[in-house]
Amino acid sequence: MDKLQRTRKSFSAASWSLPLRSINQTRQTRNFGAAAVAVEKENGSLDIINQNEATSFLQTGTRSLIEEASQVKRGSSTNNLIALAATIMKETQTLQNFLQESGNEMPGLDVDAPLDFPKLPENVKKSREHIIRATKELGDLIIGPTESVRWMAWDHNDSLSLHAIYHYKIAKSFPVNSTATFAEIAEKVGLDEVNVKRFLRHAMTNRIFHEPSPGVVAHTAGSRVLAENQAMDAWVGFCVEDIWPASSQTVKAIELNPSSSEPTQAGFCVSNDTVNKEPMFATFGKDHLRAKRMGAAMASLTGGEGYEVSYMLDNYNWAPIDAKGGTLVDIGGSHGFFCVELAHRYPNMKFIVQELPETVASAPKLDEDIADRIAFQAHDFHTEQPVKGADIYFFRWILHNHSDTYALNMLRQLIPALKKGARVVINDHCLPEPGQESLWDEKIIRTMDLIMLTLLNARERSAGDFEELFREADNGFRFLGVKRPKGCRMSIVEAVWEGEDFGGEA
Ligand SMILES: C[S@@+](CC[C@H](N)C(=O)[O-])C[C@H]1O[C@@H](n2cnc3c(N)ncnc32)[C@H](O)[C@@H]1O
Repeated sequence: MDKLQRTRKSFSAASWSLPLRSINQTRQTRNFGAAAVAVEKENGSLDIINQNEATSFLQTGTRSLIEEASQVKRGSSTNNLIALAATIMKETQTLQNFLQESGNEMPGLDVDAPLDFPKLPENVKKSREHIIRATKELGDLIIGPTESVRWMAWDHNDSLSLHAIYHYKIAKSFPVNSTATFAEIAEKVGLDEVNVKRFLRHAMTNRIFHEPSPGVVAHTAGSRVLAENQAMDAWVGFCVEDIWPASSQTVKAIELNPSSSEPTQAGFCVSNDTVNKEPMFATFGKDHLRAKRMGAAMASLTGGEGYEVSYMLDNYNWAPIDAKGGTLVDIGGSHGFFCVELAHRYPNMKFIVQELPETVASAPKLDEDIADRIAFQAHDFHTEQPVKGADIYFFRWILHNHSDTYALNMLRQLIPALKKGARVVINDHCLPEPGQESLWDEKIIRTMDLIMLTLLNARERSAGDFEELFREADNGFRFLGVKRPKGCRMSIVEAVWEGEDFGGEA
């Protein structure tokens, strides 16, 4: 029996054999380590007596068990409730110490609470991740598999109450620091009182609004986000009015056209009655408000922590390209914001931003000191690459919008322009191997993959998928691998062209 097993055995014995019924009794048993500080209350829940005792407990015999619990990333849980509770205690202490010492406000749910978590140093960030993982795992264990599945299948009702709040603009119907009755809200937003009450009382179970006295509604931090944050308002609107109906039709879309790689056959098309007629972008192109809302929603997502352009700028070796005055082609590069940043850092590099004609036409004027090194060019990335002999062909947030059929074509369309040694660099999500991330992080990226399926019949890809994509595109590509900068949600995927030298001058 190794040390960890021994620790676990004594820990378990102490935990389960003691009839812990009161704090006094528990205190008398403090030599038993974990059990001594874990109090089983009359209602059966477990609690920690106080922080001093907990701290001394944390400094004694069960450290290895706690450390093991901290390292558990996913379903292969310790199944040890006390170890999870101890992890939560230990990591929460670290987090709270940091918040206190750095003068940050404590997190809260009331209307005046901070709406975002402050930026954390790496070790405290880890503590926060452990708390998120351990509280979820402990909750899942306590609820149990059957009840977890039962209520998970009802999760779309969270979207329903959120949809009503979004649609009737309820969060904006009364000032954040005042209150309103259900009747007043009903009158203001034009929805009957019975429905206002049921939607809001459901949302309150998710801490969006609360009812300080019967019939009176007040804001919480959650409802304040909906009332004040325009970007989150757009995000919620896009999710509940565009994605949610499309998600509910995705299996139907697959039934209609199994294994389709066509963006005109996605769940979004079923929910918009556009199957085999047009892809999502064309539908949005006809509806300015929906297009604007999606743009704002995407900006709110990709403007968030872990998506900063600086990760790409800081984690690729641009210096050799700059040294020789090399050229980068930013394919689908929007208004060229990435090239602008790069141009400011590297004085010799040249850039061509390729985009749809309307995007090129609306590109903003560039600063004088970089303007002569950045050119815009109308080009459809589904057709042959016109810029020959560039050093880097760059795709940021492009390939994940396309199924393999279209992504393969986009890579092959580069070939007639490629010189030997040219690099193809992709900046996109990269699906991790199962279990390599916390469940929280893995869920976000796997959800993104489902969204790409739902909206466009497209996909996120793993490192293996990217490698396969290049191999299938042409054996002149040599896959160089995937790098994910620390703290970044996106990865840098790279291949080099070693086939025939087609490149002329860039
Ligand atoms: C998700 S955005 C990515 C923009 C930019 N690369 C970034 O990092 O934010 C996709 C871009 O591809 C452009 N686009 C869509 N279809 C295109 C096409 N067929 N050819 C060229 N660009 C296209 C869009 O206008 C849009 O700017």
